[in-house]
Amino acid sequence: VILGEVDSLRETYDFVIVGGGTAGLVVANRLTEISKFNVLVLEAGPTDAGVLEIEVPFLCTHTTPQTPWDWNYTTIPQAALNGASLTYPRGHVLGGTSSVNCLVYTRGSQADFDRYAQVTGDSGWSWKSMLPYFKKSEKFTRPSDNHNTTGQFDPAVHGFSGFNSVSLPGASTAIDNRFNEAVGQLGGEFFEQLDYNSGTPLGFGWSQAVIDGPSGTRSSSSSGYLQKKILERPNLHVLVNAQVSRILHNSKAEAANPLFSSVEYRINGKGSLRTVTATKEIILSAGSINTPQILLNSGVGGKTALEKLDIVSQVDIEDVGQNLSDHPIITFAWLVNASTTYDDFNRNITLQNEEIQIWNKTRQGVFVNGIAQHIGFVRVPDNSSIFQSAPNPSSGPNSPHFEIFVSNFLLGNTPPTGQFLSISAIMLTPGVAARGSVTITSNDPFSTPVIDAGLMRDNGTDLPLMREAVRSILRLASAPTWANYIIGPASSTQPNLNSSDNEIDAFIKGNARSAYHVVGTSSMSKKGAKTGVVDPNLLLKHAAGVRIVDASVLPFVPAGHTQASTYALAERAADLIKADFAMSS
Ligand SMILES: Cc1cc2nc3c(=O)[nH]c(=O)nc-3n(C[C@H](O)[C@H](O)[C@H](O)COP(=O)(O)OP(=O)(O)OC[C@H]3O[C@@H](n4cnc5c(N)ncnc54)[C@H](O)[C@@H]3O)c2cc1C
Repeated sequence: VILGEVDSLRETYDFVIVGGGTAGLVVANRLTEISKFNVLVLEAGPTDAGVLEIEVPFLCTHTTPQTPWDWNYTTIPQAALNGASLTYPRGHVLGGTSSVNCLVYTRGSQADFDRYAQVTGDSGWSWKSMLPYFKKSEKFTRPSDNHNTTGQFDPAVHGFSGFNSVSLPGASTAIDNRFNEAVGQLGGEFFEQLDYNSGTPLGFGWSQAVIDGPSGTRSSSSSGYLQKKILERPNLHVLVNAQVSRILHNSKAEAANPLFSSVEYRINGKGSLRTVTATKEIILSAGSINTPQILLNSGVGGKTALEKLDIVSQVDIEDVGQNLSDHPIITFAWLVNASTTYDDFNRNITLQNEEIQIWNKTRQGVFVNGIAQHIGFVRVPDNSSIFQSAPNPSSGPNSPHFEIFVSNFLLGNTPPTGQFLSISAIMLTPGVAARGSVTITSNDPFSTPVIDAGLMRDNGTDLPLMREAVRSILRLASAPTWANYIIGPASSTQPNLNSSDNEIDAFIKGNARSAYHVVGTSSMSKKGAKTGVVDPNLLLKHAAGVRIVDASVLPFVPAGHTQASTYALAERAADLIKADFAMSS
């Protein structure tokens, strides 16, 4: 193992993995189970070791934006959101975005995966085939406060011996009982769901998060898949602060399927370019923004656009960097009549430090919790007028259109005073036209990519579905149980249940942002299909020696946050790679 040293690197490895993020470290771990494979991981960011903001679950909102652990991207103006340019964080640290994300663990629905199977013509991507990989990656742990979890999740759909820890909230809050009462009082779309990670997520239940309960810490791909005993494997080298610029091939320029076998990179953001050779395969796991960027830098992408930048076209694939799909999110907040919210921990540094001491000593208390105590999934009825003029973007009849989650504080910028309740909605089913892109504007491989998030771009269903989500939030907040708790809206512009469609739409356009669930920029498609970037085995089309293993291969964003799917797809990818090189796991 090497962290930050170059001298002991070999010139060739069996596998070179580009990006030590969520998916990359899963593959690194699984391939080095085979002692005769040697693997190098090149990670652009620093190590995550000892970074408190990364380790402490409650501090997850402090890991981005504008930190050393973030690529600090910004999107181009988003026309459907009043032209706003959005901050667009991505993990730039060992563990990648799993080291900086908000910890929520949701898998999406059965139909999401069955749709992946259908569009790739490969039943290996179906829910039935992927559930074992969700379980393989997961280590469901007891919550930090050791409370009795009977009836709060379904053990039958979870794994207990994987590398990615998951748990239920580890500290109770004053809103827990009220939330459960609200669901009971309201009916309609509000009903109890034992476990939304079962494949049929509709309903409301306890939040599951990638938190290791006993130690009260974030579980990232680094803390899990790269834990000490794995890092000690002699066949695994990990180089941090190593930014990859391009993949290179040695075939003749006119070769039909060029064989890529080396990776070009630089250390510490400066100095000369170095190369390292992969004798078996290069695995691109640089995430939905940087994987397409590296491909485009390397001449893999739409030929005409690349030639305009004086980049020699190596493989002409129009879809590289296209079809970006992401989830919009909106947050509503209310001033509440309570002293028990978490707002003070976000704004009072003394209190924060005290709580860190408690966390350090006991691995319990407020700081073992993430951003959500409860999560629910809602489907708009099939006979809704929304679907009379535009196709229903849902993947199937048991899939949700939106998610709602509840936070015991103001999710966003904390005002200097006041105690708050937040309810957020994520619109999970962007319409067909809501697609963005990652492009490059220079042949300097280290220049910043141009990101269009494509948020809310579909004129048919995006706004009406988001409006439904807003009305659901407002219905939830109107339950009788909140009557003596909620004082009033945190902002005077926040719509209420009497607001018109136009008023709600204006609020959405002014306030919806990205949930950062970016996929699709290296989509998988059927073998031989003209569209798409990789085949169902995740091999780069019209080339040899390159596989893509990260969230960018998902052709549609699942109806859930994206890390669970990324872990599961990387687990399956590792098995595909082992099988291709005639090894069983
Ligand atoms: C702020 C935020 C909050 C989120 N919250 C949640 C959540 O609560 N729940 C959830 O499920 N999902 C969440 N997500 C999304 C989820 O974390 C990601 O979809 C998932 O982690 C992506 O995994 P990946 O392997 O595709 O990429 P990443 O984990 O981003 O890995 C890519 C890695 O490659 C490295 N890299 C990139 N370019 C280069 C290069 N040129 N050379 C070398 N290395 C390179 C990066 O530094 C990074 O380590 C969130 C995302 C963000 C940004």
